[in-house]
Amino acid sequence: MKPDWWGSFIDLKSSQSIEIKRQKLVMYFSSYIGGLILLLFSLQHFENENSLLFSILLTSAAVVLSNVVLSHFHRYFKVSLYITGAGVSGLILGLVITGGHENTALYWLFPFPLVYFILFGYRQGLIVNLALFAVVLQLLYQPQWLLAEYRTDEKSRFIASYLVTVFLAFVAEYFRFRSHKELSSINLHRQKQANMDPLTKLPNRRFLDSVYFNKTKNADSGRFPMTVIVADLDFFKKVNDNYGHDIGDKVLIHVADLFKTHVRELDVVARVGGEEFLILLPHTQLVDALNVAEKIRACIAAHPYQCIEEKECRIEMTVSIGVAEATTIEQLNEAILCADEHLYAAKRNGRNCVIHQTY
Ligand SMILES: Nc1nc2c(ncn2[C@@H]2O[C@H](COP(=O)(O)OP(=O)(O)OP(=O)(O)O)[C@@H](O)[C@H]2O)c(=O)[nH]1
Repeated sequence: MKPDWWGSFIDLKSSQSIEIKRQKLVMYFSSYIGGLILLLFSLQHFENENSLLFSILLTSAAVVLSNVVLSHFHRYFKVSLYITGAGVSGLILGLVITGGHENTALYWLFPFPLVYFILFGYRQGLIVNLALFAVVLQLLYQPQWLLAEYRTDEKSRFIASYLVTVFLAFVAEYFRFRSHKELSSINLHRQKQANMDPLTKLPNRRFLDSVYFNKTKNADSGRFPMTVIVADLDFFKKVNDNYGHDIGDKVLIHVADLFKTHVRELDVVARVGGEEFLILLPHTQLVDALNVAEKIRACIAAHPYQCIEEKECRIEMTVSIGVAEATTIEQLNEAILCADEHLYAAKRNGRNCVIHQTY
């Protein structure tokens, strides 16, 4: 099982969706409120007959507002995010060029570094902020491109304080991101502990009930036909009685490792009882699963546990196996019960065998 196997099941979706929710809320808030403010300002400049500032403000308001409204109707949230970013950048450049209302443009730019960091994260946010800052800097020192006039001391104060704002916003976003990541990994670790058998490191019954079956229910029918293999070690009590509980534990770990060697990445091997294991094989018909089950049975019989604690200790183990197929999610519980019955039939049948139907 690869380290990210757990992540794909006990997903970090909740933490990722919190992050996306946060980005969405910022986008909605800044777009609806910011768009309306822009619209009001544009109307004000329409009355003042400042047609250039009027068109810049009105275009930005139209881009930002139509983009946020449309974002409710499609699934490409990232696209909306980039359009918002582009709208905000256009507004910033427009303000710097025209000077805004009574040449106060530079004062209105300070909230934007933070908005970029929240929209795009600390890495992309830093790139966008610095790129935009470089363009603004160019504009400020190329008076032929400007319609407004800025005093030298005004420009230098703006540059210094804007850089401080970018830096502080970056630091805040970076540490927020780091702590979010740490909390997510603590969360994954805790969830893993709750869903994992501490001895064999296999998923436990809780994982099946509260994670895997729910996921299977919510997924499309793509995982079916799914075959269930229930395997139980034979006469395991004797191992404990003859060699002690600690060696018994090692035998369980050894057997769990053997199970794992016969399954694919998409299969699940879970420890569901003391010496009982449940293997789920998605996209697998009964006939193929019987092959797997037979290989597992033969492999366990052929690979005794070799004690390293005591010389000459070879613990031979066998396993009884029941197999059943589910073609739909509705049949999955029934298939598990059925495989369980077949397992007990295998025990009655003399053990060390695979049974897939009740006689
Ligand atoms: N070492 C160890 N033993 C365990 C663990 N969990 C359950 N067991 C033991 O597993 C044994 C299961 O015994 P039984 O249910 O009688 O089954 P069995 O001896 O394998 O016999 P059959 O299943 O009928 O073949 C008991 O002795 C339990 O104490 C564990 O985590 N570690």
